[in-house]
Amino acid sequence: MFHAIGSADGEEEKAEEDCPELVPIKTKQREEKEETSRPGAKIPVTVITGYLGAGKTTLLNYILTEQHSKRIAVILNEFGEGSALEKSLAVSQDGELYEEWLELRNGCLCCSVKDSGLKAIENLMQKKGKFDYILLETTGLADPGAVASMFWVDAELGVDIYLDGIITVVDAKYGLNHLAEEKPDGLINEASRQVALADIIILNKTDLVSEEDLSKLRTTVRSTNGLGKILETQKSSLQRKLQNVPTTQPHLDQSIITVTFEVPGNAKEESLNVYIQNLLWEKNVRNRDDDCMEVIRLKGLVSIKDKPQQVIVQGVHELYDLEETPVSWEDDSERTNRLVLIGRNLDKDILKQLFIATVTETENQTTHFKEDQVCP
Ligand SMILES: Nc1nc2c(ncn2[C@@H]2O[C@H](COP(=O)(O)OP(=O)(O)OP(=O)(O)O)[C@@H](O)[C@H]2O)c(=O)[nH]1
Ligand SMILES: [Zn+2]
Repeated sequence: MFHAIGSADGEEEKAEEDCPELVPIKTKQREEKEETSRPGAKIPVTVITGYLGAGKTTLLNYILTEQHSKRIAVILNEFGEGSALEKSLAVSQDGELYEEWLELRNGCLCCSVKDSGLKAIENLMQKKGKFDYILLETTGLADPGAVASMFWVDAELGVDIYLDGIITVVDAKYGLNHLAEEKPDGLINEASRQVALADIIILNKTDLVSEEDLSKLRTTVRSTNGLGKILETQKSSLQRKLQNVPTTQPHLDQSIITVTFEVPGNAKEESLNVYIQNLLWEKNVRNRDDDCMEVIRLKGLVSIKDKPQQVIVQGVHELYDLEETPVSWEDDSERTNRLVLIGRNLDKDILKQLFIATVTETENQTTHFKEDQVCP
């Protein structure tokens, strides 16, 4: 799903049939640079893929923060519906470094990554001359083949841009699980397709694994892609240590869905941790069919009681952390928690109700879960 770095005033989602549209949110005064791109010069596009939570946005932020003389246009393709949420999660400390904020309205999921990506780039090309480079972050479940092929399928677009390369980010901790995931009918899983098509493969989060595990991953990646350049990285600036618990088994395939919701109010930090841990660690939250909910990815902007600052929660499988942003809530009435959860067997109503219970909970109450029915 192509999604936006959106305007905070939150124009609502359009009808599903609409394809995403590119809307500049903040166009900086750059007259002096406007004309530097040679007319007729093709603009290179680098596609960044990688499974949910592997570190694509982190990489984008890194590239954009590095000193360079390029004017880069970024197309973020995040999951979730709340564009305000996406923006707050995607912006590094100061959005300044981004050449332009681009909003891709959440288009039809039906028009596949290829179609919506195409439209986005077409719209972007109308701003030609204002940038030298396009970085396109695909959704964690995207087939980069579809994204890449649009450059050849669309002749008109091919005149303006060319595919410079595909970078695939692999989560060092969960990458082997993702690569081993079994799909029905013997289909190749997304993670393998992403690795197979990459020119550069980044094994990220090496801080979370032993040299032995890393070497296993390296071997598996190499057997899937014999030519790509393999790099190893870690997010050096991560201040707070992610909380670490034992790893999961590989998943059986079921459809992965996205759930987003908003709940006004404050949560006590402790209660928030219980909510998250029940989902990510205890896995004792079930849907109406009594299936265990499996959260693969969690992002949110939350309001913690007695904290003036907005807090971002980020989770990938069992790992999560809470990070204070430099942004303060304006007043109490404005405090709203926005959550995006992606995974299997998720039931929005139940997840939202549990969150409401988390927010409204008084001193000694804890949210009730079926403790005897821990999921496998
Ligand atoms: N420990 C550790 N955490 C990392 C590293 N790189 C990124 N993270 C964390 O992993 C989480 C996901 O990072 P993102 O960059 O948002 O991942 P993404 O691939 O863009 O995620 P989606 O767009 O949701 O698929 C964040 O909480 C990051 O802070 C790393 O090298 N080590
Ligand atoms: Zn991302």
